[in-house]
Formats: sequence, C-alpha cells, structure tokens
Amino acid sequence: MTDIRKKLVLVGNGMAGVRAIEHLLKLSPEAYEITIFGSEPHPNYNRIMLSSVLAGGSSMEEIIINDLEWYHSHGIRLYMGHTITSIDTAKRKVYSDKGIVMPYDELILATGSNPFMLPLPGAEKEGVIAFRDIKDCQIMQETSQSYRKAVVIGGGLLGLEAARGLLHLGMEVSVVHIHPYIMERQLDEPASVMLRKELEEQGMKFLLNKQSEAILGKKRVKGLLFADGEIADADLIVMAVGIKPNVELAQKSGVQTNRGIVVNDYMETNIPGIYAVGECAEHRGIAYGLVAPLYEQGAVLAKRLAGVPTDGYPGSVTSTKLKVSGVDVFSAGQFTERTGTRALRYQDEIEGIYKKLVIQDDQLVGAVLFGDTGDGAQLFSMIKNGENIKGKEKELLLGVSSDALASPKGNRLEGMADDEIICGCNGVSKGTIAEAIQSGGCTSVGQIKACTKASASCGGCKPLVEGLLQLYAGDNVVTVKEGICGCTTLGRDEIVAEIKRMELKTVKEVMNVLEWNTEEGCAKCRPSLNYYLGMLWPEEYIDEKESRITNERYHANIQKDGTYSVVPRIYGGVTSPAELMKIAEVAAKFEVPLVKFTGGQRLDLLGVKKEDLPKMWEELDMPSGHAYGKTLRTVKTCVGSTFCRFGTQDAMGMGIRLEKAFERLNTPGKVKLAVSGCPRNCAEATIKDFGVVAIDGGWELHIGGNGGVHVRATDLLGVVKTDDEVIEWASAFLQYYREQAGWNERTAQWVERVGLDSIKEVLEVRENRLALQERIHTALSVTTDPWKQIVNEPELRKNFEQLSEMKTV
Ligand SMILES: Cc1cc2nc3c(=O)[nH]c(=O)nc-3n(C[C@H](O)[C@H](O)[C@H](O)COP(=O)(O)OP(=O)(O)OC[C@H]3O[C@@H](n4cnc5c(N)ncnc54)[C@H](O)[C@@H]3O)c2cc1C
Ligand SMILES: NC(=O)c1ccc[n+]([C@@H]2O[C@H](COP(=O)([O-])OP(=O)(O)OC[C@H]3O[C@@H](n4cnc5c(N)ncnc54)[C@H](O)[C@@H]3O)[C@@H](O)[C@H]2O)c1
Ligand code: SF4
Ligand code: FES
Repeated sequence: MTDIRKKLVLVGNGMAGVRAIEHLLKLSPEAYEITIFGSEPHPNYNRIMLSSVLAGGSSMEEIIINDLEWYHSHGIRLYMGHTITSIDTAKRKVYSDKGIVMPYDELILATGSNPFMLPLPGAEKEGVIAFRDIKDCQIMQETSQSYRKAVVIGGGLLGLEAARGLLHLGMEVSVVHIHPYIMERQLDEPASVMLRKELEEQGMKFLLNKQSEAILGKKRVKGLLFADGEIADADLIVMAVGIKPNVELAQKSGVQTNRGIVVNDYMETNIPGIYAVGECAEHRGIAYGLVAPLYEQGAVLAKRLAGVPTDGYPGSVTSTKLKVSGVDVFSAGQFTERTGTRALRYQDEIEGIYKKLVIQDDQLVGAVLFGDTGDGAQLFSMIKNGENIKGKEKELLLGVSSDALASPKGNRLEGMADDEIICGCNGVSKGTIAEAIQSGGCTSVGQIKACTKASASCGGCKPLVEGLLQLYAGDNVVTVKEGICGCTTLGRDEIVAEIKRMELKTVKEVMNVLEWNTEEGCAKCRPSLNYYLGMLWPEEYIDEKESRITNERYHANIQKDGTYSVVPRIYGGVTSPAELMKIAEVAAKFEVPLVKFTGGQRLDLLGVKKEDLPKMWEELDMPSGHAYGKTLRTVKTCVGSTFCRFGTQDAMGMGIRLEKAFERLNTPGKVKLAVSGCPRNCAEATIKDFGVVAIDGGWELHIGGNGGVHVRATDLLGVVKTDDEVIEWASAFLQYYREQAGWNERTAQWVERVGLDSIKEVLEVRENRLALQERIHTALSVTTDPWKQIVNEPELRKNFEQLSEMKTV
C-alpha cells in the first residue's frame, strides 16, 4: 500500500530540528512521512551538555536526547552520518554524500552553525580543534592522557566551559582573550573581573588583550605566537571565538541567505516548501546561538506544518548562565547602559556577589548577576514580560525568593501563560511542569527533572521549578537534600560528622575520601572545609591560606579601585590622643586619601596601595581590626556608667573585655558585638550577633541580631548578674555557633534556622557552658595577630610584597 502522507525531510539531526519534529508529532502525528539526515554518526544529543561531559559531570550516554528506539517508534527514517550536499528545489529532492536521493514535499533546514576557526598560519596542525561536537570532546579527553598544556582561544561562554573541562582533565590551561576582560558579550567589567579572579582560583590562567598571530610546531602544535612577540606553549589549542551559521547548502541551492538563512516569522525561506530553524536561521536580522530561542522557533514551525494557527515567532530576549561548577554567572537582555536607561548595582567583594539591573521606562530590560544567581530566572521572566517594576527596584536588586514567587502576593508564576518556557535549555514550558506535578505526581525537583528534563542542563531554571512545585504541590513537596556546593552531595552536618569520624585532617583528604566530584573543589567548598577542619582540630590543623577568600589572604579589604583599606583594632571604640596622633601620622606619611570613622567606632584608612600594607602595619604597631574576615569584627559600646548619667554598668569596660577575649576568633560568619550601659541601648546592641544591655543589678544577653540588608532584632538569651557570667555565656554562645553553624551562615540566619529554644536548651546547662568555654579557649590560644606575623617574619613579608608586586592579568 502506498503511503499517501506528505513527505517531510529534515536536514540536520541536531537540537533545534528534532525539537520541531517532536512538537509536530504531538500536534499531528500522522500528517507526515518523516526522514532525517544528520552528518554526525549519533542520534540527537544535548550539545549543551558536552561541557558537562568534559568536566566529568555526565557521560556521553546520558546526553542522548532521542535514542534510536525513539526514531523507530515514531516511524522516522534516520540517516546518521549522511550529509546532504545539494537540493534540487524545482524537483523537490535532496542528495546525500552517500548517494541517497530523497524526494520531499516540505523541507526543513536545521544545519546549525560551524565554529569560527581563526585563519592563522598553522591552524591546520594536529592538536588544533574547536569545541562543538562529541568528536571534539573525545579529542580533548584523549589529548589529556598524553599532553599537559592546553590553550583556549576565546574567553566567551564556550571557551571558559572548555577551559574548565580541560582543567578537570588535569591539563594546565591558559585562556587567550582579545579584550581586556572576559565574557564581554554577556558581562560588564566588574562582574567580569570577579569571574576572572574566581576562575584563576580554580587554576585557570588568563592572557588578556592578546592578538593571536600564528600556530607554531611541525606536524603537531607546539605553541601560540602573539602579535606582541610573546609565545604560549601549547600541546592543544581549542578555538572558541564564536560561531557562524551553516548556510553553505542553502546558499548553493538558491535559498536566500545573509549571515544565516533568511526566514520570516513562520520560519519560511524565500523558496516555497523550504523552512529553516535553529542556529542556521536568521530571523529579523538575528541568528541566535542559544537553545531557548531555537526551541521557540521550532514550536512555531511545528504549528505551521501541522496547520495549527499561530501568531508567528516574534524574536527572543535571551539569557545566559555559565556552566562552570562553583561559579554562578547570569546575564540577560540589555545589560549595558545606554541613553534612557538607569542602572542599579550591588557589589559585595567579601561574599563575592555582584548584581546589576538595567531599567528603562520602569521596566527591567537587562540584568547581570555574579555569585548569587538564584533570582536569575525570575528576573529573566520579568524582562521578557515587560512588567512594570516601579517602586520594587531595590527589592529586586537585593533578591526575591522562590517562596515570594509562589505566594499569592507575588503571584508571578501563577500569572504566567502555560506555554511560557521555564527551562530554556530543554524547552520545557510552565504547562508541562504543571502537568508533571498535577497529573504525573512529581513531588521533587529531581522527579520533575527526570520526567520533563527541566533543570537538567545549566540549572538556571531551578528556582522557577521550585516555585512551581510550591504552587502546585503545596505541602506534598519533598525537599531533596542538597550538597554544600556542586562539588558534593553531602550537606554541612554530614561533612563535619565524617571529618570527625574518620579523623580527616586536610582539605584534599576530605575531598578525596568523601568523593568530591571536582578535583580542586570550588570557591564555596574550599573555604568551608578550611573552616570546619580548623574548628574541629584547632591545635593540629594548619590553616590553608589558598582556601581563604581574597580579603582574608591579604588581611585587608580590597576596594573598588584595587586599593586596600586598613582598620586597626580600637578596643570597645575607646582610643586616646596618643593613639589618634599615631594613626594620623601614618595616614599622612602614606598619603592615605581618605580617613573615615566606621559604624563600628574605629578608623578606616582607605585607598592604601598593596605594597604599602606591611610598612603601614609596622608603623601603626596596632593589632589588626579584622575588618575583612569571618571573625570578631567590632564591639561597639556606649559611654555607660563612666560618664552617662543614665548608665547603670560600665559598658566600655565590658566591651573592651569582650573584644580582648574574642579578637582573632575564626567564626562561620562575621561577628559583631555591642554593649549598652542601660536599656536606652545607645550602642544598638539588639541588632548585633551578641548584644549586652545593662539593667539594674545585671546584664541582658541578646543573640542573633543583624543590621544590613536583612535587619533582624535579637532574641533574648537570658539575664545574668556578674561580668564574669557575661564572658562565660558569650564564650559558650560563640563556641556553640562555631560548632553548629554552616560556613558563611551569620548568627541571625543560624538562630532563625535552629530556633532560640534549641540554643537555650544547651546553654542553660552550666556544664555545657563550661565545656564550650574550654573549647573556645583552645581555639583562641592558637591564634596570632596576622599583621604582626607578616611584619615580623621576613619570609612571609617577602612573599607578601612579592605577591603585591605581581601584575594582575
Ligand atoms: C559545548 C557547548 C555548550 C553549549 N552550552 C549552551 C548552553 O548552556 N545554553 C544554550 O542555550 N546553548 C548552549 N550551546 C549552544 C547550543 O548547543 C546550540 O545553540 C544548539 O545546539 C543549536 O542547535 P541547532 O539544531 O541549530 O544546531 P546543531 O545542534 O549544531 O545541529 C545541527 C546538526 O546539523 C548537522 N548538519 C549540518 N549540515 C548538515 C548537512 N548538510 N547534512 C546533514 N546534517 C547536517 C550538524 O552535523 C549538526 O549535527 C552550547 C554549545 C556548545 C558547543
Ligand atoms: N552557557 C552557555 O549558554 C553557552 C556555553 C557554550 C556555548 N554557548 C553558545 O555557543 C556559541 C559559541 O560560543 P563562543 O563562546 O565561542 O561564542 P561568543 O561569540 O559568545 O564568544 C567568543 C569570544 O571569543 C572572543 N574572541 C573573538 N576573537 C578572538 C581572538 N582572535 N582571540 C581571542 N578571543 C577572541 C570574543 O571576544 C568573545 O568573547 C555561542 O552562541 C554561545 O552562546 C553557550
Ligand atoms: S545606653 Fe544608657 S548608659 Fe549608654 S549612653 Fe545610652 S543612655 Fe547612657
Ligand atoms: S534553563 Fe538551563 S537547565 Fe533549565
């Protein structure tokens, strides 16, 4: 019996083309007899996940989207490893390089892109490749077995993901970039600089502002020569300098091309019956290079082919997320300022967070997030929907949680149309996820991932998927435990318990024994492990300087212009004319551009050059104020009974005693204390981590307060009579916090998480307090003043000054 169905041929067995076919099969499963040709010898796979394969996160098998059984079960004829070399548009036939001639009624061109290869002399040498397909991935894996040095040309998304993968494979990796800062197409300069520093900490080297001139070597690559005459040694060169739409077949067959194959809003080319979709298509002058818009195009094309009415494809706003473990970078829309736009920025160099929102006519038009990208998906949704955000700008900058999204108040998710794409990487709509929860019974993000593929690639959509879970599954949501970072599935408590149980003593040992999935860890887990090990083995553990954040390594806060600030300790905020004169002299001698009183009652000398730091510390001859670390910062005091007529206790004396007792203590997050001499509370003790307020005949002890972004008033821990009791309770509280909280968790978050009662229960038992006090004494007994140590140890000082002199690339 002859098949009377129309013949549909797809050229290009990649992500966009096959996605269009999947849609078509849903809309009109019997309409076409389908044939697919693909040059690659594989079924359709998730190209996005090649980065994950290279970085050791997925296997080749795991990235197959449609296995051969899928083609078979849908009656699709598949020619793998066949390249279509010509089209006879008059006779409606395509010709393959292996001699197949296939007639068509409708033809889809989905030929994707070709990587752009710099036409450098020597580019044909062995060991010079792109990063585009499974074959490239395999070459990199094989090369890493016998060679050491890799150079990646191009500091864009692809280049950085390739570089991370090569690091994982054990190679030394240098990224060559033509501009002064990386990912300039997605990031502004501050975010780019933060990203580069983070990647440098993971082991990547950067050669910026470099123009590649020639590839050196005989048969195989040996090095890369730059226009300035410098040479980078290389056993492997990966070019990742952009892509160009693959239009060759269309061009020679008379289909109109420009940069890409020119299509209208229905993905139709100038030749009747021929369509183009994906990276090869140029729509309204744009050829997209990310899957989300390509999937949107595929959905429109499928409707067109199925005869289902559609408004057509309007074009897309795009967002990107770098898929490098331990680094969170997000960028969307129009992220640079131009006439008529306003920008809001938030930068926290200590926590490594940068956020920028670009606003035009009260609408969010672009965003850049670094370090904390949890809100990326929501912000992107707002950019796409053109929502009016007047009055909410700051709230958005500081962060909206997924709870807020799902709540009736912030019902952004509720208001979203069912066909709006939630997961751009995998083209999963809100409706599909809702169905998986409501009809498919999914109750966790993992189940939704398995069922719909949403959140299976870059993970950027996870907050939205969580929001939908809350919206549709409510109380049935199963929260799946997550690791402290992408390098492990273990949570904080499990890690601490295992370190204790197995007596693990170094960061490397923990990573090996607890089977970290990255070799070097990341910026989240390395400092955490360093802290936990120091907390558990105070007398044995040698602090790993390289696992500390930058400010803690330099013992000074880096400022936005690259200079540092120096804050000496002034106990309880109480100083003297002699001390003030000394600070003034040092400030004048080193031409410090700004001297400022801090909120914690001390003096901040700002704008100090890196190379001046040890000399200034030496001349000041004062202890470090630790204004940069996760440790005791300040103890703010009021004048108390010494001068104030309302004062009932000596607030200054108590503050100084507390500061001397706990200075230099390593804590999970920074710790601020305050002491007020009466309940008028002029020292604002009730927004501190540990606040002491004098009352008649004693002291109130308050815990878990915070100023800053999320203001939290303290909880009352208890009331004590004597000064010694204040010290005993403060010691016990701080040590309990040290032992129980997660690294980077402030007391306010910790108290909120575990509850005041659970803390009281432990601390109200005197034996517990004394044991905790003893342990805090041990921890404190091994600390030294870092400034003095550097000043007095020539080796450290030399290293420090050499470090200071190093040029930042
Ligand atoms: C390593 C890597 C990571 C990426 N990460 C992301 C990411 O995180 N997020 C994101 O959105 N995008 C990412 N991308 C981009 C994304 O993979 C592409 O946008 C997407 O794959 C393009 O789909 P396509 O179908 O248009 O082209 P392709 O997937 O390239 O498919 C085209 C197919 O057509 C075949 N073909 C070409 N010409 C012919 C012919 N004449 N005959 C037969 N077959 C032919 C090609 O061999 C190819 O298999 C990444 C890309 C790479 C390489
Ligand atoms: N996470 C993701 O979303 C992701 C990951 C990988 C790839 N992709 C997509 O794959 C495609 C290819 O990625 P890409 O990074 O190659 O493209 P790209 O165009 O985004 O970046 C190329 C980079 O190379 C730099 N460059 C250009 N010429 C250079 C030269 N001579 N020397 C050094 N640097 C040079 C450019 O300045 C640019 O930053 C893009 O469409 C990208 O969006 C996306
Ligand atoms: S808190 Fe009380 S003692 Fe301290 S300065 Fe204010 S009024 Fe005086
Ligand atoms: S958006 Fe990348 S996995 Fe969903």
